[in-house]
Parts: sequence; C-alpha cells; structure tokens
Amino acid sequence: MPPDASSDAPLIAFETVSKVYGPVVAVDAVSRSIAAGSFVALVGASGSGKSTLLKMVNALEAPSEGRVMFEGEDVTALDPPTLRRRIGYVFQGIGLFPHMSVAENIAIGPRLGGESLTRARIAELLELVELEADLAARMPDELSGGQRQRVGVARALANDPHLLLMDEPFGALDPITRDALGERVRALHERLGLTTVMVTHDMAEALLLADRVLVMDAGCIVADETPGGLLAGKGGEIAQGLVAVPRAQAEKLAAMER
Ligand SMILES: Nc1ncnc2c1ncn2[C@@H]1O[C@H](COP(=O)(O)OP(=O)(O)OP(=O)(O)O)[C@@H](O)[C@H]1O
Repeated sequence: MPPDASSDAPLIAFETVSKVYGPVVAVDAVSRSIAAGSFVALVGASGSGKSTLLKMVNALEAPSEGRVMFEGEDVTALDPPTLRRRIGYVFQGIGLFPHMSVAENIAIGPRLGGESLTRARIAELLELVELEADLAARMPDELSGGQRQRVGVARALANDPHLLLMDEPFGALDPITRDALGERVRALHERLGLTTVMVTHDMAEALLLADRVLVMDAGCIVADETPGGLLAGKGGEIAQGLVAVPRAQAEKLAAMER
C-alpha cells in the first residue's frame, strides 16, 4: 500500500469549496473531511446549500471554486459515469423509470457500465431492503411510496458503492415507513461498511441515525457535532434552534404520559 493510502485518509474532502449561481452563493468556502465508515447528516434550513454540497460530490454540480476529493481524487478530474458507479445516490421522489420493471430499474447502473445483474443478485438487493424477490417483475406504479423508495436504495447499492449519498430520501413517506426505512439504511450502513451522507430537514432523524451532524446556514457549515454533543447543548445558536424542535415535541409527549 502506498504511504498516503492509509486507512484514516478521508473518503471525502471538501477543500474550500464554493458554488455560486449568478448572485446566489449556494455553498460558501466549505472545508471538511468525511472519514470512511461515518454516517453524516447534513441539516439546515431550506436553501442553505445542502443539496448543492451533496451534488458536488458525485459531480452533478461542479464547484465554482475549490475542489472536492473522493478517495483521494478530484471528482472533476474523473469520468462522471465512472465516478457515479462508485457512489450510490438516493433522492426524494427517487426517479424510477416508469416503463421499466423493478428489476430493470435496479440493474440500470450496472447495465450502463456494460454489466448485467443476475436474477439472484436482484433478489439479494431486494432482500437487503426487505422487499420480496417477486416484486422484481412489477412496474413502479404497482408499488407503494415506501416500496419505491426501497427500490431506490436497492438501485443505489447495485454497484457495491463505498459511498451512499441520500438527499431527503424519506421526505415524502409517512412517519412509520420513514422510521423503518431509516433504521434499515442505518443497518445496511453497518453491514456493508458504507460511508453515508444524508441530507435531511429533520433534526430528529439526523440525531437518531447519524454519528456526525453538519449544520448548514447560508452556504456555510455552522456546526459540526455528534448527536450527543448537540443534545448536550453544543453547536451554537442555529444548531440548537433545530434541536429545540424535536426536544420540545418529546417533552410535550412525556408530559402527556405523566
Ligand atoms: N441550479 C440552480 N440555479 C440557480 N440557483 C440554484 C440552483 N440550485 C440551487 N440554487 C440556489 O442555491 C441555494 C442553495 O440551494 P440548495 O438546493 O443547495 O439548498 P438546500 O439546503 O438543499 O435546500 P432544500 O432543503 O430546500 O432542498 C438556494 O438559494 C437555491 O435557490
């Protein structure tokens, strides 16, 4: 192994990364490293730059300044299809192809890379997200919203990625489905040894699932804490404002039980 390929090298490094759209500074000189194996939640108000920061990792957006390193390489120097085969991406509304079966949707990434998935591999991917193998033949409009979102996670895992990027993956789901799928993704993160970065509006979800929470405001990272640190009052005013919401709900519920 070359000396610079030590296991504690970050999987992702943002190096003074900015992104501007005309007069809008969507991401403002962000510098952070994300260690392999971590589960990071990116939280913040609407328009704070979370999605833009995430999309610069898989080169859906290019930095205006600075660079994003993935496994030691500048992502803009990599061929985008090759990069995206190494990164699973799940987003709200998932974008399954309506005219393709579940199996075809799951296999699309490998197919674009010239590889076909066996029926057994499709069944294995469905099993990972707790779906029955016989769903493989269904069309997306024959699935519930939660099942579609699970297919989206299976599709993101089809190339055996090291990194899973998720942008509001559970946003449109009912709270029970959302909770179950969140738990499942966390379990998969452990089992498959993934590094996961999840954008969410929901601080409770971030606290429950992640081991590190980055809070964004106006393009900047204003807090970088563990869930325990945030619950202990760290992270500053904006982070604590977000923590106050689920805390107040939990307190009200606890008071009702008394
Ligand atoms: N393609 C684009 N063209 C112009 N402005 C954009 C574009 N994409 C994002 N923006 C702007 O950049 C800022 C950050 O947007 P971004 O989507 O990253 O925020 P976000 O924190 O993910 O928001 P949300 O939680 O609402 O999804 C916003 O002001 C947004 O309007």
